[in-house]
Amino acid sequence: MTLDQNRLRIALQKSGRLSTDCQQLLKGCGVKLNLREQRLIAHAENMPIDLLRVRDDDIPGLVMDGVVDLGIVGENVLEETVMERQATGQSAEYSVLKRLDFGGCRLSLAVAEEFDYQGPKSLEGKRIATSYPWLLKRYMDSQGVKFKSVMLNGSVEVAPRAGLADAICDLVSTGATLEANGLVETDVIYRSKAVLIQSANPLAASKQKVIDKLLPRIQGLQQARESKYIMLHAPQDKLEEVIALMPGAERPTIMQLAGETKQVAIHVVSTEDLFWETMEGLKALGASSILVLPIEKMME
Ligand SMILES: Nc1ncnc2c1ncn2[C@@H]1O[C@H](COP(=O)(O)OP(=O)(O)OP(=O)(O)O)[C@@H](O)[C@H]1O
Ligand SMILES: O=P(O)(O)OC[C@H]1O[C@H](OP(=O)(O)OP(=O)(O)O)[C@H](O)[C@@H]1O
Ligand SMILES: [Mg+2]
Repeated sequence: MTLDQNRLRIALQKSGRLSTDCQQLLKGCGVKLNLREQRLIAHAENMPIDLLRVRDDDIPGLVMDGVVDLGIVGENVLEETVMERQATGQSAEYSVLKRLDFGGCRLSLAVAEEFDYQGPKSLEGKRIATSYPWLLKRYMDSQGVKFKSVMLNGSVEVAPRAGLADAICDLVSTGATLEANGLVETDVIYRSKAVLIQSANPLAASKQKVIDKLLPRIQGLQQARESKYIMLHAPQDKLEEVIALMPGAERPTIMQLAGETKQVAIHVVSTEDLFWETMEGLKALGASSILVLPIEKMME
């Protein structure tokens, strides 16, 4: 199976932290995929889209070299690639189409629990293990600290205990991996999310049409994930107080309840979640039958 030049080509991580979210995103956009484990190129069944399933490290380069039209990758990998390519005289052009709401993590320095850390200066002349030598160098340069970079492509957290390095610079999300390896996070040097990027090459009108369909759908999915549909019954004479308690809500719909004059039904789309505390507050005002529902898709 080869890549068809007339179809929009998108590079995604084959397997790893971003792959499930990427597949869910495309599915949510109505792209029908037939992904078999071993297939590295997949054709969408109902839209002119081809997917290239690769290592995440290769995605920025594939976009910048124009091999694919779009790619989804972590900003950490993107920024690292830009710095590396600029330093080695390769083109590093692309545009960000959309910052996505998954793949959130930070690139941090960490040292062993017993290390007497007094700020970045404590790392002067020390060995730091990382998969992100350019991002690390930029930070250490900004701090005026010289260090030795030890390149590791994975399992970076093992380096201090293995005697390979004095500190590490790696991705952190919950911090569980650091804790499990007796490490303490000291400096956050970069915050990242997944982004949808586009090649700087001119795009055929037919491919642009597909992008123009996908972008509002992605926006609609993200907005829906951040929103809730709230329904409740409330006393007619406490309406304004009840409405004031609801978070980030538009003006609600008020409906009559059959055979009931003192209570009304309120329906509202809220741009935030409704926390237990707020629900308790609503209940204290006399509200009942409070339902909070997820929203699948939205279009304004
Ligand atoms: N713990 C985490 N929580 C959330 N997002 C993360 C986490 N770790 C990494 N990421 C994001 O997901 C991206 C991919 O992470 P992953 O660990 O799957 O990469 P990898 O092991 O380099 O995969 P590959 O085999 O594709 O090279 C990272 O570059 C980062 O943007
Ligand atoms: O702070 P935490 O929630 O523990 O997450 C951080 C870990 O997640 C990533 O690795 P991943 O588990 O994706 O494995 P990898 O080393 O194979 O990429 C990252 O490289 C850290 O090791
Ligand atoms: Mg990788």
